[in-house]
Amino acid sequence: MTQVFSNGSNSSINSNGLKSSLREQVSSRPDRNTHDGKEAVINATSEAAKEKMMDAVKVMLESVGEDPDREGLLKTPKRVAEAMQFLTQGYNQSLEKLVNGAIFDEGHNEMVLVRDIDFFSLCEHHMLPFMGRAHVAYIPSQKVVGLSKLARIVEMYARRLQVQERLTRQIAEAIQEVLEPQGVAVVMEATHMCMSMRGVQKPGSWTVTSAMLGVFQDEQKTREEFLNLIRHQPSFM
Ligand SMILES: Nc1nc2c(ncn2[C@@H]2O[C@H](COP(=O)(O)OP(=O)(O)OP(=O)(O)O)[C@@H](O)[C@H]2O)c(=O)[nH]1
Ligand SMILES: [Zn+2]
Repeated sequence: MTQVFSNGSNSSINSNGLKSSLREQVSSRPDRNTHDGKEAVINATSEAAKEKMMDAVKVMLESVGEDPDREGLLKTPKRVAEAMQFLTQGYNQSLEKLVNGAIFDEGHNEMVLVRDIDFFSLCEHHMLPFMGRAHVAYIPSQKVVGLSKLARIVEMYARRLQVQERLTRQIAEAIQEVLEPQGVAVVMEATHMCMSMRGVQKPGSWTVTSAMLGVFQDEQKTREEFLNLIRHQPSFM
């Protein structure tokens, strides 16, 4: 198994620091199951939460020595708040709605792989982007899921504050939950802006994480087949 970082326990993404008054104002997310048995952050989708975020952006602008009232920055708090709401919209999606019943009894029992799914996420340590590609495979037990739904599952978990290891595992566990297949394999390759733009400043580095469930974990041959398939160059490219 290719794993640059070891996953260990799936750490919680709780402790969001939202004050209780704000908690009461914001809508609670429909998908409370984070697949690690812990309750996720309440997402701020309400107008009140947006206002609160705008105030915080104004404070940040002042703190970097800017004038939030200068013309070019007047709409910045609103833009940033809306961008953050977009980038964290995954908290407000549910697996059930996303799959939308697109599960088909095909009697197919061979590997299905969707490769090169682009994703953008935010690391929970610095709230800076990390982005790359996901490769998602499963071996059905008769049932298959609409192919786009695999990419939508990647998207739902990527649009949250994440660490790459947890993101990888959540995608695998979601597919397991939806399809109960013989196995699931997810590999994610990503570059982290917090390691490129700042901190250790290593722009060329990238991180590979994997999560293997069922037959992908138990059978080396199956795992190798998957790893070979994600490496080979398609003939149409
Ligand atoms: N395992 C893991 N670590 C991550 C991920 N994204 C960011 N990090 C790391 O989180 C760590 C946070 O380390 P700290 O020492 O608390 O924070 P810091 O002082 O900003 O660390 P530096 O980035 O080394 O400057 C850093 O090593 C980051 O590289 C991720 O997806 N997975
Ligand atoms: Zn980071």
